[in-house]
Amino acid sequence: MMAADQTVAGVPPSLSARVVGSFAYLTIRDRLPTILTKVIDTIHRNKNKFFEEYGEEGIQAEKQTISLLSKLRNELQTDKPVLVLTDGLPDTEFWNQYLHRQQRLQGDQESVSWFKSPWLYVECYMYRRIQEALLLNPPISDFDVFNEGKTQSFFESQQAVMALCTYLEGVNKNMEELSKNQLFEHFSRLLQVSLWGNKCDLSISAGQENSQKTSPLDSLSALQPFILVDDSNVVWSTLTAAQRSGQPGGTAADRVDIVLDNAGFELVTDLIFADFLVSSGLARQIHFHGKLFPWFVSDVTANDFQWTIRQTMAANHKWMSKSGVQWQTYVKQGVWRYHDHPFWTQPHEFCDMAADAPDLYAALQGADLVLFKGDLNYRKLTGDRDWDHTAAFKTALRGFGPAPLCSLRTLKANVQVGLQPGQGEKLTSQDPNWMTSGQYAVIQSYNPKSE
Ligand SMILES: O=P(O)(O)OC[C@H]1O[C@](O)(CO)[C@@H](O)[C@@H]1O
Ligand SMILES: [Mn+2]
Repeated sequence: MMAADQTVAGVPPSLSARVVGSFAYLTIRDRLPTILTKVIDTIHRNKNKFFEEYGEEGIQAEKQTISLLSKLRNELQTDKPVLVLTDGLPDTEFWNQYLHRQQRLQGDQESVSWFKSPWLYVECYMYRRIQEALLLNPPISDFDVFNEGKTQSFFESQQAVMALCTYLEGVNKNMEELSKNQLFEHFSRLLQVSLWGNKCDLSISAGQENSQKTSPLDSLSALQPFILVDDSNVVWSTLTAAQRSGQPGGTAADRVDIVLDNAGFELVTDLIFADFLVSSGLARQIHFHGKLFPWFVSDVTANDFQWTIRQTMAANHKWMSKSGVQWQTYVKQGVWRYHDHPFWTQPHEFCDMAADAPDLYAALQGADLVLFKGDLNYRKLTGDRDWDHTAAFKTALRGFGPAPLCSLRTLKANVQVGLQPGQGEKLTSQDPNWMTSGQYAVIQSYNPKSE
């Protein structure tokens, strides 16, 4: 038997650790316990800080949190049933209902558990349980267990960030003189920089340092053959069509939404691309979507977003600090807006968004283009299912399409759709790990308006 929820008619099963030896199986067996061990270690290393801030209460909270997380690791490693949440947050009830939903899909024969249920669900649940362990221990509830890795990734990629900001300055300075073709060239380069920025997440490496040391602009042409689907032209047409319809003196929003993935270097590449979109007039407003709490090791929270802009402003490099000041101005003027919504830290496939988070779906409908960064967003777009590689992206989206959208993703999980016949087989024969190594990428779009 392949997966837990074979009852969903007409769609392939969810990826699951039930398939021994699969990437999902190896992630749950090896990577997630390693991440939990690092989280425990981080909390322990901060014991003195907790004592200084909260006295004896801080020490107790540290002990309690570690004990809850050790219990969680044990539940995972021994494939225990998934438990209900008890922290009484606004989303607690939702998570508990989702557990019942999984149980219904799986049938009454066996419990929803780490190795038997959909990988996407249990992996998201682990991060929510880490959050619960902290929330049940109030003095340290706000402690971001992944903060160190995220700030380290930012500092270690300083050279690359400086090179990108210098490039951006050059583009912005000459913006008026650029021909349409030249503008497209810069657009395409910065889109690819943001794409490859997704290589630098800390979840795939179980928290191991994974930053960008050299200028990514120098590597773009060498990386081009690794982009398996490249819809850059479609994205460009979507933007320029939206721009045309908004002129002259038009009222169209020309809004691009970016569903962010990782902090550190990747976030900077997203901010640079967003800066270019605004300064070139391709977009008038950018809405960023981040996470409500620390998620999948390196994902952006509101705090990471603000911190990154402040650090960029404070850099001892002319063009980098100029970029930071510009970004702060965009935020102050409302040209850039940061949003978080509980849906992004829930385990849904995005095809459920319209029903389960209608307010968010409606908000995304206001965008001319929605960019989804990273691997986890791709898994959620496609439902993290065992699709045939030649299945159309539209089919895998299963009705999700609030606005024209594009996934910018380096491949780190074994789901990939929209390939040419034979392309997947050829890749497998060349490199059996092509779907999980982060070496390959897609710029894959879907436009519900052109249906
Ligand atoms: O930051 P990203 O690109 O969403 O990647 C998150 C990673 O976490 C995983 O879910 C594995 O833990 C992979 O699918 C993916 O590599
Ligand atoms: Mn991530």
